[in-house]
Amino acid sequence: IVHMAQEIKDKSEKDYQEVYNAIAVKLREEDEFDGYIGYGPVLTRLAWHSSGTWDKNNNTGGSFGGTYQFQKESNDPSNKGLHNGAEFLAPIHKQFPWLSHGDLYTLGGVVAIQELQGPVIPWRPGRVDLPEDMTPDNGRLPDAVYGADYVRNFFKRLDLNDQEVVALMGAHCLGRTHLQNTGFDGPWGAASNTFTNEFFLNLLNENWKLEKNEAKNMQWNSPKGYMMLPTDHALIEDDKYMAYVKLYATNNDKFFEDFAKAFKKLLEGGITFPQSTPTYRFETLDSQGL
Ligand code: HEM
Ligand SMILES: Cc1cnc2ccccc2c1N
Repeated sequence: IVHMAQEIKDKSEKDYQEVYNAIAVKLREEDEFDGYIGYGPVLTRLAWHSSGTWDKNNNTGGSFGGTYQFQKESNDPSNKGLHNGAEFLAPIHKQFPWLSHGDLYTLGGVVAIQELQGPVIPWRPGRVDLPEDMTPDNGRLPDAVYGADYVRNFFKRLDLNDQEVVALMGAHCLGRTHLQNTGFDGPWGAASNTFTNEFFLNLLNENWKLEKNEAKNMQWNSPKGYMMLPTDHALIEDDKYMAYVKLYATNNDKFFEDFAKAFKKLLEGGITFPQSTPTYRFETLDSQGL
C-alpha cells in the first residue's frame, strides 16, 4: 500500500498557523482538565497512538488515513482516555473542515509539545481520510508491563531505533497514568504539563521500588511519589538504552533536537510526501506575542 500525501494547493503557511493558533488558544483557555494538567499530554498521546498503529512491513495503519475517527480504532482498549483529546479537537475540525483527520490528530500533538515549551516539531500536511474499512485492527499499540527486549522489538515495526525510542519515551515527562484508563496510577501530586528532560533525571536519580498497584499491576514507585511503568524502567535496565538516558539527562538541547526528529518521524510513518509539500515550523503563541 502507498500512502501518497495530497498536494495542498489552496492553503498557505498562514492558514496552517491559524489552525495551530486555534488549537493553542483552546489549550491555554481550557486549563482545568484532569486536575489542571490541561489537554497537552492527552493530545500528545493521541498524536502518538494515531501514528503508532503503523506497520512498516505492509504499510498499513499509521496517521495517514485518520482512522482513529472510527470506533473500531478509538474503542481499542489501548486508547482508553484518548476520547478526551478527540473531543477537544472536534470543534477545531468544525472550524477547519478542510483539514483531514490525520493532519488534525498529528497537528494536535505538535501544538501540545510546542506550547508546553518543548522543541519545534517540523510538520507536513496532506494526510487523506481513508474509509472505515481501512481501519487497522486493535492490538498494534504497546503494553506497559514488559522489559527492554519487548520495547526494542516493538519499535522495529515502526522503524524506530534505540536512540529514537529513548528520546520519544521522554514524552513521559508529561501528564500521568490513570488507574481507570490503563491500570497504572500516578505520579501523585502534580503531574507535569511542561516538556523537559525530567523523565531521564528521575529515572537516574530516584530510588525506585517495584510494587503491585491497586489494579494488581507491577509498577516502579519512588519515595517522592513518582512512578515509572515497567517499560519506562526498562530504559535503565538495558546498557544500550541507558547510554541515551544518560545523554538526555545531561544534555537538554540534544534531547530536544532528537525528540523533534523522532516525533516527526513517528507522525509521518508510512507516508510519501510529494517534493512540493512544504515543511512547516510553527510559531508558538508566545513567540507571536499572542
Ligand atoms: C513502550 C511504549 C509506551 C508505553 C507502554 C506507554 C504507556 C503509557 C501508559 C500506560 C500511559 C497512561 C495512560 C493513562 O492511564 O491515561 C501513558 C501515558 C502517556 N504517554 Fe505513553 N507509552 C509509551 C510510549 C509513549 C510515546 C512514544 C509517547 C509520545 C512520544 C507517549 C506519550 C504519553 C503521554 C503524553 C502520556 C500522558 C497522557 C495523559 O496524561 O493523559 N508514550 N503511556
Ligand atoms: C514520571 C512519569 C513516568 N512515566 C509515565 C508514564 C506514562 C505517563 C506519565 C508518566 C510520568 N509522568
